Amino acid sequence: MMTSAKDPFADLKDGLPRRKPGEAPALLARKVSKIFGTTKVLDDVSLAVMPGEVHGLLGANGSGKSTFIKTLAGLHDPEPGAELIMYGEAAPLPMPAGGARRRGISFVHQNLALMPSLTVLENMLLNDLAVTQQWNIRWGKARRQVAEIFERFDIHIDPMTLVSDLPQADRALIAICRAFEEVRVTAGEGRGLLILDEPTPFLPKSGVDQLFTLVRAVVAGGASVIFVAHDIDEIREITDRATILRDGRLAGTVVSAEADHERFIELIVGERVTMFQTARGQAPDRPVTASVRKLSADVARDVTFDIREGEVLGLTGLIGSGFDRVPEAIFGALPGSEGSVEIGGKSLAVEAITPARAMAQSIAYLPADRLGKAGVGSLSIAENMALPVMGEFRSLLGMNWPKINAHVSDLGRKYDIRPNRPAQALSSLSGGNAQKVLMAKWLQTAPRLLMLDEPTQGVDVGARQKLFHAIDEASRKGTAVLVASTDAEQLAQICHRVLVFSKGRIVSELTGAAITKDSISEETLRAHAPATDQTQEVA
Ligand SMILES: Nc1ncnc2c1ncn2[C@@H]1O[C@H](COP(=O)(O)OP(=O)(O)OP(=O)(O)O)[C@@H](O)[C@H]1O
Repeated sequence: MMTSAKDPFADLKDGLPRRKPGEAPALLARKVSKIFGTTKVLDDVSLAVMPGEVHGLLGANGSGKSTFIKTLAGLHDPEPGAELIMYGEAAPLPMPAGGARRRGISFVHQNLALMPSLTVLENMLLNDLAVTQQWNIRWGKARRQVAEIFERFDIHIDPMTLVSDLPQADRALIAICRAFEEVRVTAGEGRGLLILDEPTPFLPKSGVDQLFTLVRAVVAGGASVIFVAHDIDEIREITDRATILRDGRLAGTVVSAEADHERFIELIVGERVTMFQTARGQAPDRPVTASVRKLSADVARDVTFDIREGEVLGLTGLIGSGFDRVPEAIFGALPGSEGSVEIGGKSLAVEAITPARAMAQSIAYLPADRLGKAGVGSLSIAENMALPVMGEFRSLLGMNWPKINAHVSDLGRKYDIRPNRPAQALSSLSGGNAQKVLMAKWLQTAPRLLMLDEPTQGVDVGARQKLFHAIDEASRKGTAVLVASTDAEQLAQICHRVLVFSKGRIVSELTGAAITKDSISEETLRAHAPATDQTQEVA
């Protein structure tokens, strides 16, 4: 292993940190490269995080953020020549199993790794429970300790609550508190590094604010945070500096307060991006595509609405308010659902709909859980993408794979899928690129009703605009598009109409110019306030 360089910032040309004389970075990674097969996905990446700093990590889909973080976690071995130095002392690379934890690096991934069926207290002790017998844990003492931690960070959650009873924002706070406690115990007071990997996409604005307050409290004590996100506004708000990767290389490091939104986009994309902008107005006055009547599914209750040809209709609310259950039920993917859907001149009882029947009516559905429900990770991009149109490529001689690959490659270019290699397994794509594959898979079928659950979650700023254009193109050709999402900005950009859900029911409707990011957030929160209990049907 190489020893630490004389100047720890030698590789950083710009965005140098403000530092006290002689202060060493909490983490200095130098010349980190990674090759998968013949592709170099990380190329000499260097990054320094100072004590008490929140450091953003951004980049387009597939730019190498996860690979970099997984290298720090010890899940990937970097190419020889990489160096890791923490607080001026060389740390091992490749990182041995458990090494990151021992050195005070802790990770919070998007899924938060909480057990919903356990209490907050049990979740906070999850690591201890894995190595200690239940009866060896002093529960009274542990409960007091957890209460103290929450008090220190001004978090008002009862440690005895079941995690399944908590909103998403509280769950994120618990996951961060747990990771921070781990860092504090292993690295010591005022040291250590917390890596937050896209913790905010499903949170309402108030939840993001709470999370940022916690992050600020963590770094005020001296520990450091790496914050991975696609949302430039959030990065500018919470980080001191940010490092941007492009195609596996360091595109630049900036002092966040000194870089405007356009500068970030330029560094992420490397070129100008045409932002999708359309004066949405009212939906075109075209025939109704689908009439949903008194649909009840899981927590969703008595949901009634129409969607017209060419209309982009948003469904939103807080996580757990039931809006995302609606497309799932219409597709017949949620057992125990009731109500009816009239489409293509047929009235279908929701309980009798199966995905096959839905597809026969030209209904397409892209769930949010992309590798779980939406795609098959072990199959190739071509197999995943061509599935709904296989019939067009079948002849007496069997499947025409060269033709399928050419078709898939065209779609790959259109939707900017990187790498655009049809034979590559879907699971080897970055999260955002996998999403592009699955969007392309359904958009090519030009369905009568296209239902998308969180369609651009984890998709970078450039690709997001391309997907918005694709949704717009589909709607202009007459497809009715139903978008279930908590992303108010996205809904404001693409929808003609938005229905806001609370406690399973539609409680308000926004149309045309009244749809803005702020109005959606306000309606969502107002709907959630205890005083609001009136429901309305929208047809
Ligand atoms: N196990 C693997 N085998 C082959 N290629 C891989 C593997 N893991 C990642 N890659 C490739 O490495 C590149 C970087 O992927 P990575 O997941 O690090 O990107 P990312 O910046 O985190 O993207 P996203 O924002 O979409 O999550 C991608 O081209 C991806 O296809």
